Amino acid sequence: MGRKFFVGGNWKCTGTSEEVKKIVSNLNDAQVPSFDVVEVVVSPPYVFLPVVKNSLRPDFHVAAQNCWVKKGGAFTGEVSAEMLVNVGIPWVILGHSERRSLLNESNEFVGDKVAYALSQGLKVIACVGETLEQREAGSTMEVVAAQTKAIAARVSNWADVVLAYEPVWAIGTGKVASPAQAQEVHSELRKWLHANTSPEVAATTRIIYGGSVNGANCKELAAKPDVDGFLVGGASLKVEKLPIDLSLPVDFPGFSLRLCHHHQPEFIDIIKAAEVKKILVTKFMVFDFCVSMGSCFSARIKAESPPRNGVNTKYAGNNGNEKSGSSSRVSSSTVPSTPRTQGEILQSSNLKSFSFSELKAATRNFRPDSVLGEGGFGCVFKGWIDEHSLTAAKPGTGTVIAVKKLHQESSQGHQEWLGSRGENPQRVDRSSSNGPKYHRKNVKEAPNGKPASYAGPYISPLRT
Ligand SMILES: O=C[C@H](O)COP(=O)(O)O
Repeated sequence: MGRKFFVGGNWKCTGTSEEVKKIVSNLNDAQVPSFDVVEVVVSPPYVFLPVVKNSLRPDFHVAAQNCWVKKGGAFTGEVSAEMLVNVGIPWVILGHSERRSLLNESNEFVGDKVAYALSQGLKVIACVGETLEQREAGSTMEVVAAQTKAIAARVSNWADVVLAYEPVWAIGTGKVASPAQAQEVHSELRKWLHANTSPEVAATTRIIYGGSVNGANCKELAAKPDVDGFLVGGASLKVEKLPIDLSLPVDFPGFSLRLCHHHQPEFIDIIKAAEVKKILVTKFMVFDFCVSMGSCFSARIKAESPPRNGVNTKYAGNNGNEKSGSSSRVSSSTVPSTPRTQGEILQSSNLKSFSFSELKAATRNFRPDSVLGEGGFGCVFKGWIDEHSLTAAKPGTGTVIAVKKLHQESSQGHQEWLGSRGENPQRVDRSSSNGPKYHRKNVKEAPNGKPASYAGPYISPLRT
């Protein structure tokens, strides 16, 4: 099953009951993607938890911002996991950097808390992240791996854990991590989970990003394959965006028309960033079909190789050993990314398989008048699919797609096609006894050579 997008709103230590009421009312009124597309959890301060829980729409849930490390008792000022469960709070945020730094919570203490909260039936948003000094020293992965290791050492079932990568330097500063920076750490964290927990945990655990996320930067971040959502601070508290003043320039005598268009709060835009993943459904696809004329086509997907800028991949494994890797900043030439197996991708991403007949329907039987362009490899046809059902749609409706159809006889064109995308020939699987199989990410966000006017996903059946 794919990873459902997750958006958390951490209200931290702010708010009055009036403000809380207003935020809840906005959330209740908002039109957002359904629960099967995005999971929304807001985290008010303790005192507001019951009121928010009881007044919030049922498809959104609440989280506490902390809980005690063990069973309740004589621990003045603390709130236990049992108490949260008792009053019906399903989630808790643990290990936030503000608690790590201001209250000296160690990795081990956070790990103990996560384990205890899970044992009591809470779901946990577990935060990890490096300081600016640590990033600049090149130890980002070492830091977040050690934090994650302290959790992994105490937790075997990750089903109720969401890992939140929150670089400390990005929290509340307006200095959001670039999408590439976020993707890089998320991808490395996933690899760490793969090596130190299990492939299944790595494929299914949601890794969300936090730190200066707002309505303007959320979509680009959400488009990264290993960014499964957000933990939002400041922007989750904004009640509404400033209205755009659309005052008409002309005032009629005695009558002034003034139109104000109120936008919904930024947090709603961030929740809606989940839609980006739905678009990616059409961008990352698996093909496995044959063309009736006898030419066999098959193509598969390989994981995106993110740029590596600043993450040191030498870090602690769960077995206590250092993982091998460069101690200096790494480049893609020194540490190749690990391609995911098709099975992992199928589990971890939003994927949709298209049959040849579906593509035929979407392009109206590869109609000659829908040709967008032609190269050595063959023609690119324009088509339409419904953005929700992903089935063929009426021309001019839904999402525009481009389907590249390889000429049967065009082996030269096929090589050109590979070359134009800078595909690494090393990644070609030549194990097939019938000749090479090309495993390719066959849907491109911005493929070279695509028609300039075309802005949709790119679909491209390849030949074995
Ligand atoms: O838990 C949320 C994070 O600390 C992010 O806060 P921020 O969105 O205000 O930067």
